[in-house]
Amino acid sequence: MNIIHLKYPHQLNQLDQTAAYSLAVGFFDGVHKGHQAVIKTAIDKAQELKIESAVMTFDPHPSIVLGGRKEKVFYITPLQQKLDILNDLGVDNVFVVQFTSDFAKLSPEDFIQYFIRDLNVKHVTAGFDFSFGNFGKGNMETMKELSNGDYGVTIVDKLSDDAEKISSTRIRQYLQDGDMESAAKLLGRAFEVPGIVVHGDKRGRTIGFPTANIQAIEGSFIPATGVYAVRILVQNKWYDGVCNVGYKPTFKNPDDRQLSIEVHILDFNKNIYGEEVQVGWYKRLRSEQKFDGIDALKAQIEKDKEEAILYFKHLS
Ligand SMILES: Cc1cc2nc3c(=O)[nH]c(=O)nc-3n(C[C@H](O)[C@H](O)[C@H](O)COP(=O)(O)O)c2cc1C
Ligand SMILES: Nc1ncnc2c1ncn2[C@@H]1O[C@H](COP(=O)(O)OP(=O)(O)O)[C@@H](O)[C@H]1O
Repeated sequence: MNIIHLKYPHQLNQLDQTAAYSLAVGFFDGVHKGHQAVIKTAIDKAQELKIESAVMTFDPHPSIVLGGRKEKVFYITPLQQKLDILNDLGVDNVFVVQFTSDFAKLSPEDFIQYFIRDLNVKHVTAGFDFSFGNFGKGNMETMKELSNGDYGVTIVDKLSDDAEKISSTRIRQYLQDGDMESAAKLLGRAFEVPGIVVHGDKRGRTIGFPTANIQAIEGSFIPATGVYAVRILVQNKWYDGVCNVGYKPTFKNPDDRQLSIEVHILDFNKNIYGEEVQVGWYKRLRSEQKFDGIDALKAQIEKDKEEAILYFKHLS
């Protein structure tokens, strides 16, 4: 998969000017089932037209530039993870457009000129609610009206489950509530957080439950605090585990607001400090608690472990 970074005003000499594209466009945070339907449509169209498939996405999130947000934005899929998922979906090219205030000010006509026509896009696919150009004035009807027959347009209708529209907002809410099973239904896969294994307080091994402390990559959305059944990808292999997300109130004073993510990996005994891992979240088992002593905590972690083993046994 080719990754092409564009910043307006761009020079297109980095592009293969002979290629034509069937493009899916959107922010696609989460690359959930609704997004996958849009991307799949663009890939099918590319095959039909015998041209290359492409996805156009934006970085950072438009709300940072448009809303002047000071607080951080947390992504369901930070950019690198989004690119990995797009690669797995079989996309040929990704245009990552830097979302700047100059870019945001482009009129719908100019957006189409510089980001559709100049790129030799022959077909545009997006969801029914995609908007573009200054103040989001352009929508998919505008996209059609301004085409002059130079490119085709497919609008993908909203994808719903029994409840309502599949959306990134709903997924964020589920993650905030620790409802990983509902999040996974909308994502079409378990929610995953990439990170690296860092040093902790070295207490885990002394209580019989070593835990890999995970530093999540910058900007990742972290689910509600609590204890979870998880899977962890270490050196290309998935292991089952139990994870605590929280502040370890049994040991730390409540003012220490350093959130930790720690995974005790089942049937595992290796030093993995510094490894890049992925944590896949399956089920929230309970809330984090303050225990009276180490023995009570150990007994509870043993129960958590049994519960996770049972959960994964019934999953596969
Ligand atoms: C499955 C699991 C559940 C845990 N639950 C709690 C909890 O409810 N309360 C708490 O204070 N710490 C909890 N912990 C965190 C332990 O206190 C922590 O793993 C231990 O202090 C080791 O920390 P270290 O890796 O920094 O050495 C849990 C850890 C695991 C693996
Ligand atoms: N089953 C296991 N689960 C998690 N980490 C393990 C396991 N076995 C060995 N380890 C190693 O031990 C480390 C965790 O030990 P721990 O005493 O909790 O130290 P720390 O506080 O630095 O995380 C992990 O980072 C990993 O390198």
